[in-house]
Amino acid sequence: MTSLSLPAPAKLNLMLHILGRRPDGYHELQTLFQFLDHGDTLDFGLRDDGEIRLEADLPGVPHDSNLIVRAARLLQAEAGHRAGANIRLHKRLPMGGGIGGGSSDAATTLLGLDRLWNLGLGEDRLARLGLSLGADVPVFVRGRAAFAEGVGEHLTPVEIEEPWYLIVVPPVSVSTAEIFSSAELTRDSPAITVRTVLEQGGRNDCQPVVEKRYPEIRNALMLLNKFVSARLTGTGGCVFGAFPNKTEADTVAAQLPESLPGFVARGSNISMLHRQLGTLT
Ligand SMILES: C[C@@](CO)(OP(=O)(O)O)[C@H](O)COP(=O)(O)OP(=O)(O)OC[C@H]1O[C@@H](n2ccc(N)nc2=O)[C@H](O)[C@@H]1O
Ligand SMILES: Nc1ncnc2c1ncn2[C@@H]1O[C@H](COP(=O)(O)OP(=O)(O)O)[C@@H](O)[C@H]1O
Repeated sequence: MTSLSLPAPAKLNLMLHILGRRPDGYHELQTLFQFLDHGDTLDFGLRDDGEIRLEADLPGVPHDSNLIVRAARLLQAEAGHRAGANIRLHKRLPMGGGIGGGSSDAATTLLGLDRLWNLGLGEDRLARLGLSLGADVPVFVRGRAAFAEGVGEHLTPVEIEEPWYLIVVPPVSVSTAEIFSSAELTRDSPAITVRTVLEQGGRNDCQPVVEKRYPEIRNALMLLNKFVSARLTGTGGCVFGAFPNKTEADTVAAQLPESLPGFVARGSNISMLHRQLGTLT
C-alpha cells in the first residue's frame, strides 16, 4: 500500500461538567462524546526520504505547528520509522468550533500512518501518543462514543441513541485555553456516574461563560432554542440540537439566517474512521 484516504470526523460534547482544577492547571471533566458522520478528509502518500510534507491552507497555523505534522513526527519517533509521508488535508470542520477538528486530524494521522507504514503499534500506544498532543485526541483514536473523565483520557464506551443533529457555526473562533482560564467558570460540579448521565443528561458548564463573552454564540443559542433544545459543544463556538430524523433537522436548517451557517449530520457511536479502517464494527 502506497496511499490511503481517510476521514477525520467531528465530535459533539453532549454534556460537559467541570469538577475541579488540577495543580498543573488542567481541568477535571466529565463529558459525553459522540461522533458525527461529517468531517475533514486526509490523503496520505508514502515518501521514502523520511520527510513529512503537509498540504493544508489553515490561516494562522504554520506547517510545523499543525497537529497533523506533529502527530506524524511523534509516530516516526515512537516507532523509530524511516519512511515519510505526503499528506493533503481537505478541511471542512470549522476551527475553534468545539467539534474537535484538529484533534480528529491528529488521530486520523496516527491511525492512517500506522497503517501506511505497517507499524502495528496498537490502540493503547496510539491513544497514549494522542494524549500528548491534546486531551481530545484519545477518544478519536479509540473511535467509540464514550463518557470521558479526568482530562478526557479515562474513557467508558457508551451506546446511545444516534439522532440527527443540526450544528450551527457562529462566525467566531473560541480559544479553549481562554475559557478554561476564566475567573467566572464554575469548577465545582459533583461527580456523577455514567448511568446518571445516560438517564438524566447533563449540561455544559462552559456555556454561561461563553455566552457572556460571545454575543454571536448567545444569539445562535437563542435562535436555535426556538426550534429545539440547543446547547454548546465543548468550549464552543458551535451549538447544536438533536432531531429524530434528517427531514426535521433540514427543515430547521433552512430557516436559519444566512449569517448563521450550519450543517446537518447523523450522530454515530462508532467513528466513520474506524468503520472505514474496519477496526470496529
Ligand atoms: C474541553 C474540550 C472538550 O472536548 O474542549 P474543545 O476544545 O473540544 O472545545 C476538550 O477536552 C479540550 O481538549 P483539547 O482541545 O484537545 O485541549 P488541549 O489542547 O489539551 O488544551 C487546550 C487548553 O485548554 C485547557 N484545558 C484543556 C483541557 C482540560 N481538561 N483542562 C484544561 O484546562 C488548558 O489550558 C490547555 O492549555
Ligand atoms: N489540523 C488542524 N486543524 C484544525 N486546527 C488545528 C490543526 N492543527 C492545529 N490546529 C490549531 O488548533 C486549534 C483548535 O482547533 P480545533 O480542533 O479545530 O478546535 P476545537 O478544539 O475548538 O474543536 C486551532 O485554532 C488551530 O490553531
